[in-house]
Amino acid sequence: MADSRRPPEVDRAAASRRAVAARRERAALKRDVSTRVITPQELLRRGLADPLSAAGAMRVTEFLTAIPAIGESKRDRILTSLGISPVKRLGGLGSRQRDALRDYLDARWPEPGPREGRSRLVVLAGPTAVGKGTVAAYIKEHFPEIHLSVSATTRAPRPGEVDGEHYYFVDDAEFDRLIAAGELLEWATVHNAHRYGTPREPIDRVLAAGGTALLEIDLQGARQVRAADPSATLVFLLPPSWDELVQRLVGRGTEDAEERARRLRTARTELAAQNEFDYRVVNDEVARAAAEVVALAARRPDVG
Ligand SMILES: Nc1ncnc2c1ncn2[C@@H]1O[C@H](COP(=O)(O)OP(=O)(O)OP(=O)(O)O)[C@@H](O)[C@H]1O
Ligand SMILES: Nc1nc2c(ncn2[C@@H]2O[C@H](COP(=O)(O)O)[C@@H](O)[C@H]2O)c(=O)[nH]1
Repeated sequence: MADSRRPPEVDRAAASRRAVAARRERAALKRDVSTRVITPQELLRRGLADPLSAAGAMRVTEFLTAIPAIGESKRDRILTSLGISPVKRLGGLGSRQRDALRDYLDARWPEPGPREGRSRLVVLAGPTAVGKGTVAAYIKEHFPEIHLSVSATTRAPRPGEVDGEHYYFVDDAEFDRLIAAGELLEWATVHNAHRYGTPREPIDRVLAAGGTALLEIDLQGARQVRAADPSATLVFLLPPSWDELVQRLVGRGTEDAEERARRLRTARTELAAQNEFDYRVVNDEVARAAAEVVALAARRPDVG
């Protein structure tokens, strides 16, 4: 009921602020789907779970056009074929309509499911600044039984980085030698800048002893590990939202504007590849995300 003591313009101003906030929230969600930080299925789940949330208030038309590769005419064809009115909101879909929409999404953008027969070779990848290094460092400190691989790189050390602990800092000639000698399990030029690679011998040693090895590497490296060992466990770390990813990159303060832009371009490509991974973990809170990665690493049968 309206507060009779409050002037109507105060109520109107509050309502307008709420409407602006709701529009912003829906815009952020659409950005998250278009940058693939969340899957369309995840947004649909959120909308169905709470019709009063920003996801629930989103029209099916907005929802569909947020998905990469769906333009307005394709959107209209999909809605007609699924028998869904364009004025419907996600939170207001009937059970037949939600099933039809879910089936449509699952057929075109299947979400990765857990795969059986994973080995103790665990890869942690994800877009720049999502927190791979932070989560990996947390695992190293709190779960010392997991061996964290130390990569070789041609990039210069950042302040505080220690050779042999954070990376093996090598020059181009030494990196060439490592490649030629077959001493790297995988290697890649990352962000079109420097080369990074995983020394093979320590990983072989840990796996041969029945241990678990964790590699914190980029998408190209993850693909090479998959090719070398199809049973490797591939985990993709996701940010809670695209905006939070940008915040973390800017907040870290280790790259200039040009390098940040370059890393965010790579990030879009990496996010688009997340379905190649066995598992996805959202790094909303470091300790929680680390515990989830460790649990996934432990959920392996005796292979590898
Ligand atoms: N769960 C979290 N919540 C808030 N901030 C976080 C979280 N995880 C990491 N960060 C912060 O985000 C920034 C980026 O983290 P980090 O350097 O670990 O990312 P990265 O994925 O290893 O990046 P890159 O691939 O560019 O090396 C850091 O400032 C870190 O402190
Ligand atoms: N393919 C590989 N990628 C690696 C390896 N070690 C680190 N990385 C990735 O490089 C970027 C940038 O790292 P930064 O320390 O310069 O910020 C990051 O995405 C790492 O995951 C590796 O051995 N192989």
